[in-house]
Amino acid sequence: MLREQGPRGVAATARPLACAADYAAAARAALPPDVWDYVDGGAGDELTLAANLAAFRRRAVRPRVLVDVAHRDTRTRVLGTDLAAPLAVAPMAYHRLVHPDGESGTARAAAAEGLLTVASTFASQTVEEIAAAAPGRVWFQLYCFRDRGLTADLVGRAQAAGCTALVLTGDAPLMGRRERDIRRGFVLPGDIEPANLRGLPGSGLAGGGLAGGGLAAGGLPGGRDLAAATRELLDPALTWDAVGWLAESSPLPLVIKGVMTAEDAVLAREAGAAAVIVSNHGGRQLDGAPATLDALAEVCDGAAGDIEVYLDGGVRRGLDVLKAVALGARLVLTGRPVLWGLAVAGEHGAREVLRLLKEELDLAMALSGRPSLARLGLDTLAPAEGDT
Ligand SMILES: Cc1cc2nc3c(=O)[nH]c(=O)nc-3n(C[C@H](O)[C@H](O)[C@H](O)COP(=O)(O)O)c2cc1C
Ligand SMILES: CC(C)CC(=O)C(=O)O
Repeated sequence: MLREQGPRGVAATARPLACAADYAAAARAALPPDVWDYVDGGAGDELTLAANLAAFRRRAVRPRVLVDVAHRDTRTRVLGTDLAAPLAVAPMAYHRLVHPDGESGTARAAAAEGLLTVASTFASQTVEEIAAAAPGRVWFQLYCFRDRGLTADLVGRAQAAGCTALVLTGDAPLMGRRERDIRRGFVLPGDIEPANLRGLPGSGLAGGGLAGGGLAAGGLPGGRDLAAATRELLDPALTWDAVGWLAESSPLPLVIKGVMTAEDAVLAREAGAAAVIVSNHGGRQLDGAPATLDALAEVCDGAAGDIEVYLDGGVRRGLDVLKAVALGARLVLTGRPVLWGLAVAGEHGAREVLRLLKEELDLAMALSGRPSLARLGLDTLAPAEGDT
């Protein structure tokens, strides 16, 4: 069990860290304020960020009693990967911003808990390094670049490295307006770089690229904000055609991240996706998008049982995982809590956070009288306020 640390690892109190929120407090104390705000913040008024959390709190569980819960089974299988629980690490850029263990540490932590990690295109370590840290337990998140050659190259690298699925992010044609980052003047520190793009020709980064100095020069010496760099790289004209192109050009199962409506779930099905992630990017893109838990039912309708439906956004407790599974999610991803754990104690901290979430899920299944995932269904939850 980890204990709360003060800044720079000096023990401030001997308080054990009991839940993800405790890790958030400890991470906040340990991280530079601009890095904390980059991780913690959302777009605009942060309405969607708050909505994600509120939606989980609003839903109550209908407990069944006198059920034999002596044995609980949280195991599942998702796109060919056996998981100890229906839980994974959402793709997040630049883990080394919070700890030198970086994405490899996160991937090892998830694998040690029998889970999987989605590695970001904008990881601070290469997809090869991350996949090697957790063989068979890494998926690759793809941002589609204006340069399709570069995009295809990344897809080929992810596959060769052993990633077992591709996750195409669809909700970021431009980067959301993150006002905390604007106020702080947040730029990447010089020693953190998008390692997958290092030295790549055709990336549009050479000579005054992502942060003004080019990548081959060894990192990103600051000076350009992420939104400007993202605008240069990512293709805002991306359409469902690209999904068809990817589905045809790679044998890996394709997951579309950022699907929030039944209409788009239908299009994902038609384009050949294996699954969709109900996601609003943790409230970092369209402020005003609904909470993911509230969008889950309509996306499940659109998926019509033909493709799998996953969810991320606001998952802070094992109980949240239970609620999302009850409403139809086959896999639930968590983002910020893993970075909190990583910030507090590197790989070990990330593992502790994931272990806590799994333990909480197991306990919630026992106390709600639903010892298997198959028993989690619509009858598990009381109607949300406002439902008829
Ligand atoms: C610091 C940070 C970086 C992120 N980077 C990416 C990314 O590179 N690609 C992506 O598809 N989503 C990215 N996301 C969004 C997450 O994948 C996920 O949708 C979101 O964090 C889930 O919400 P949660 O943090 O409340 O669990 C990022 C989120 C955070 C907090
Ligand atoms: C570099 C960014 C595009 C990564 C991201 O998706 C995010 O910060 O939410």
